[in-house]
Amino acid sequence: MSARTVIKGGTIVTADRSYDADVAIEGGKIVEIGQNLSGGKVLDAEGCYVMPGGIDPHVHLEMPFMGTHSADDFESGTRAGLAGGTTMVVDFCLPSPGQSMLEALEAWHAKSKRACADYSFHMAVTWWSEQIFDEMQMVVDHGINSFKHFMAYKGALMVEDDELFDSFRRCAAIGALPMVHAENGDVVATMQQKLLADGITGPEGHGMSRPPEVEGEATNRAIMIADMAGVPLYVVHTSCEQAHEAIRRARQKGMRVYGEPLIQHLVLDESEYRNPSWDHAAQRVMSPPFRDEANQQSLWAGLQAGSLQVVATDHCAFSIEQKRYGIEDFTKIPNGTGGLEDRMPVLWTEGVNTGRLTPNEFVAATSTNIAKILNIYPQKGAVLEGADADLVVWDPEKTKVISAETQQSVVEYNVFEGREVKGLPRYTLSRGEIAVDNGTVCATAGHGKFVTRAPYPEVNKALSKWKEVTAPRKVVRDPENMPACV
Ligand SMILES: NC(=O)NCCC(=O)O
Ligand SMILES: [Zn+2]
Ligand SMILES: [Zn+2]
Repeated sequence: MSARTVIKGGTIVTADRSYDADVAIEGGKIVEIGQNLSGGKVLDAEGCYVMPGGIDPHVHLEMPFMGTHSADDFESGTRAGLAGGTTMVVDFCLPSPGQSMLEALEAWHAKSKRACADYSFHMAVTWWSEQIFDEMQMVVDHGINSFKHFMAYKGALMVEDDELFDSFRRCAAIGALPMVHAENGDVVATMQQKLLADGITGPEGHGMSRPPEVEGEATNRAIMIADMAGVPLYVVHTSCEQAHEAIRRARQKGMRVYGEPLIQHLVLDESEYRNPSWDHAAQRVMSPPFRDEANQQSLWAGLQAGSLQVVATDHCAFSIEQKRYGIEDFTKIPNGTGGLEDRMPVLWTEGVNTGRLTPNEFVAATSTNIAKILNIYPQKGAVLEGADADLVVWDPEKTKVISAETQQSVVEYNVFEGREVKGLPRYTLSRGEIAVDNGTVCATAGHGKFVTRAPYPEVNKALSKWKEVTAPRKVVRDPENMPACV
């Protein structure tokens, strides 16, 4: 029989409510929630909140991209996540053009073997053919129920509208969730060339080439295409009011659209690209770029109002040397920033400690909503008997100053460098195993397991039913009411 652990004296905080109770864990699962539980190893949660571990639905570990690979692998990436209270990540499996999805999936399984925390994959649709159409069902049979589409990165990962529509309809048929990176890749490519021709070669050109309009337009287009395909839609890294407005409007009309702001876009702004240091600015190059304060306010309001549902990182870290590939041309700076270790502490500090979010809303945005959308609730994202014991014992009084010197990520800098956070894990548990103990990371490489995700979440079922009920139907007329044929 596996060892028992009891988390004692804390306040359980879920997406629904907060209450005082102990939590007992056996065999990696929560087995009991109640008062005065005893037996086994005791973890003191006095003064702490006991919450579902964070789920980051958007990371790129060892991602092949822009002529290199993102620097954090599944071991350092998941270790970083655990240090900040995140107990599960979802990475993107990216077939190269012409490559089979199943072959790419094998490669992703091979490189995720040393993960310290549980993980899953979204599959990317990077090219289109009958083979991909057929393989999508097989991918679902392998436990992946979401398919990502890049509307940007022209000439590399980008797919065209007809491919988007075909793929979205396929998602509808197989009970899967399409996701989009929504930026108009054609417009971005043209703007990049114009800026370079005008002599703007530094990282400031990155933001200028991807204004909110390119994101708003693509978000709106993807939403309309998804509606025509009769499928829900998940919009990754929603960074601006234009995109948020499209999501908000669609939801108000009853469409099933989800929006995912990143912690970076919530707290960092476009002034970073005007920093006199080329390295500083280049290290913050990601797509979409950081925006202005009005756009940040829109994202916070979306989380408060429920028009945006989850907070992710898009963790895709590159070393200083890798960022310098673009020293003469901003379009060659590898796009991406880190954030896995910082998402929960920064969101707590800037969200809960400022009164923008309640602790329960924090749990919803960092864990429970994600688990529900990805169809893994209540195995993940819950403090309930029978759920996986992916838990964080959160000390709201614990502080630190974020620094690259002490982080788990392998890169030499941190976009949140120098920021003081208040609210950190006292313990992080991954299926019952203590991965963080009073600030010390003691996670085990290889402990993480692949989490399968079944198709046909309730939202897909409801949408298919509605499409069926409202499908165009022939009017059957009595021949007596028909004029004679001429
Ligand atoms: N976001 C970013 O700049 N890099 C990672 C790839 C992507 O998500 O677009
Ligand atoms: Zn993206
Ligand atoms: Zn991404």
